[in-house]
Amino acid sequence: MSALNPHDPASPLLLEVENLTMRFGGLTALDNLSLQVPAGKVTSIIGPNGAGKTTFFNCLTGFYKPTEGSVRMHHPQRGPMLLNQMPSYHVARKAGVVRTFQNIRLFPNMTVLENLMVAQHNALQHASRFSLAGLLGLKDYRQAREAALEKARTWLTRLNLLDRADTVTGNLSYGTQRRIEIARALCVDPLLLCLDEPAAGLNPRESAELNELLLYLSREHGKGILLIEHDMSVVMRVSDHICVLNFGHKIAEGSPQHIQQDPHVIKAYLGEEDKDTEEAAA
Ligand SMILES: Nc1ncnc2c1ncn2[C@@H]1O[C@H](COP(=O)(O)OP(=O)(O)OP(=O)(O)O)[C@@H](O)[C@H]1O
Repeated sequence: MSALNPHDPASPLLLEVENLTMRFGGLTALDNLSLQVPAGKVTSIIGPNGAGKTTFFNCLTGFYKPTEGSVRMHHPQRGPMLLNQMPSYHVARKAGVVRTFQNIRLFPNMTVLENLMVAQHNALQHASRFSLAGLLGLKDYRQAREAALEKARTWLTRLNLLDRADTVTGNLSYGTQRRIEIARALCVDPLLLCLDEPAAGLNPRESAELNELLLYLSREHGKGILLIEHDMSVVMRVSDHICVLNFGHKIAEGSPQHIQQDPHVIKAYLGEEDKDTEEAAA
């Protein structure tokens, strides 16, 4: 039931955004945005501060109800789903769209493994049938808990974090906590992973590790990745496709090579040369 991706038939279309608009009173934070996001690729959203990037994530993950337009997830098994009509917990659980935030939102006093188990709380609650099955140690619940632990350990291993499983999260470096956030999101089995500035505060070595991780998740696990990022070394290294926003408008989209040379993008980032200043300098 995969949707066809007109740009690349080999990677099915996951997300289709059509004419998405978000207004806050008189301010139009997102203006008529249309975008397609495929599986197995990294699609980056870039733009100066206040361009509407986080607003876009908030609209597609159910935190904001868009003023106009639609966000359609093409779930390979469940078919098309309109995310803009779903509550945020269904966006994650049913549609498989999971996000991380600009600021780290882990439980700092819990261990790394505990943080990953909390992410799977819903699955465990279902296994307990919302009863005391957990306390009573019933078989279904025990099996679900084993499966949740196994999943957490698997992602910790793949992200080179297994040796930190029992460490209190707040004691770990910023870069490691960023990776734990991604591991936690992966425990929810996302089809589409939305990462809001995952490279913020990372040192060059950690940024390079993040690049490899994003490429690994998209190439080896077929995850669709939507990335908001200001660090251009990350964006240019990992993106298959880049969408540039400025004051809520899409001003350009295309490959990293195309975007780097686009005059609208250069103008949005660097500003326009003041002709008078140029003439005075001549
Ligand atoms: N809940 C809100 N109420 C009113 N205005 C908002 C709200 N959320 C965002 N905005 C405004 O919408 C515009 C876009 O903000 P947004 O946070 O999406 O930008 P951004 O591209 O993510 O910026 P940054 O790179 O600084 O994180 C800004 O002018 C912001 O002040």
